[in-house]
Amino acid sequence: MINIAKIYTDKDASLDALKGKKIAVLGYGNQGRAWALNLRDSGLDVTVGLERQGKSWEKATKDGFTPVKTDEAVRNAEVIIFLVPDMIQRTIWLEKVKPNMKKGADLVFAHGFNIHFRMIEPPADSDVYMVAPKGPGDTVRDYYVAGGGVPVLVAAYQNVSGKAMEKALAVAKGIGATRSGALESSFKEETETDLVGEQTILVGGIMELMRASFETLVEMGYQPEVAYFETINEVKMIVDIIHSKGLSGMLRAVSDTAKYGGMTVGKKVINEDVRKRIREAAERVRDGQFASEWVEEYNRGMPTVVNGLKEVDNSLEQKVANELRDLIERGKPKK
Ligand SMILES: NC(=O)C1=CN([C@@H]2O[C@H](COP(=O)(O)OP(=O)(O)OC[C@H]3O[C@@H](n4cnc5c(N)ncnc54)[C@H](O)[C@@H]3O)[C@@H](O)[C@H]2O)C=CC1
Ligand SMILES: CC(=O)[C@](C)(O)C(=O)O
Ligand SMILES: [Mg+2]
Ligand SMILES: [Mg+2]
Repeated sequence: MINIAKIYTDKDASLDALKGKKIAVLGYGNQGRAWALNLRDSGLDVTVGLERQGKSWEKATKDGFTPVKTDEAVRNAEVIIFLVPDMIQRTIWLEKVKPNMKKGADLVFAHGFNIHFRMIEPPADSDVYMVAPKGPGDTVRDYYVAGGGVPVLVAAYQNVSGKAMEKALAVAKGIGATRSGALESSFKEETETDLVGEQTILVGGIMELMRASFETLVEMGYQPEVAYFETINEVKMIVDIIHSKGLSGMLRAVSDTAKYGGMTVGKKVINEDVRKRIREAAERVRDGQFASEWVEEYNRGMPTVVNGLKEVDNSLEQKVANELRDLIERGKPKK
């Protein structure tokens, strides 16, 4: 056993810290929808706050909420949960939340970006805590409905009441996370590791490694569908085994040929140079360079994100994904 992180489960958490309190969930997107539904199903009093009528408003209404404007949602709330995009949070905080919130209401985050990089300066009399899911919003909802939960990191940044961690654990329980585990962390550790993770592996690394392998096979004249099954579709199956049994379990589930090839060639592809660049990316996150760059990109209308999405939408790998979707869905286990 390593036993470094403090891990809380259902028996360590109680919903009592939040029972009867008015909770405003700001945003109804990836995480917002999942949290609002899970917290409501856990018996808590949730109001969805949104900036305007639109897609999120419709979705929330369809799910049985009566959304209200952000300023109205925070006016009565004792707990305010920020689930709008990170780059919007500062403006919403300054224009809608700060001027209208109850004195001393809790400020809750699913990611530490705005607090850690000082884009939001919380009032001194509020508890400020975080419950950061280590998984996508849809998974947070799906696991909860199926009786499980996605693990989270919990942290307190300001603990005026002395009960910030108790309340963070109540939120974690309410979204189902303590059925799995809530790991105690800090805003700094969560923010930095989350950014490094999504850049180097979860989003950037996995996508570029898939594309590099796929495109190489296609360039060499192999059929795109065959390349897709091998370099993109099968990743889920391998990752599922890693997910339940770790890397050792995965190695034992593949052939000796794959073990040998994987162990020798893997280290040549992901070599010291790649590790050096992962380290560089992590240093840029830690010293705030990435955050400044992202704020600037956002303020220019996110041209890199907009164009990048278009490029992927039109890529051969996405066209093959669209072509094979029915086949892939047909083959999935039926419950
Ligand atoms: N996407 C995910 O699965 C994860 C997200 N987080 C964190 O959760 C928080 C929310 O992220 P997501 O759920 O991805 O957000 P999202 O992008 O899905 O949020 C969309 C919601 O924000 C509202 N919104 C979008 N633009 C707006 C604007 N200009 N003004 C007002 N409202 C606007 C939309 O109407 C919608 O309700 C962030 O702090 C993020 O880092 C944490 C873990 C995983
Ligand atoms: C899904 C998640 O946890 C990410 C990748 O960190 C995010 O969406 O920001
Ligand atoms: Mg994350
Ligand atoms: Mg993230």
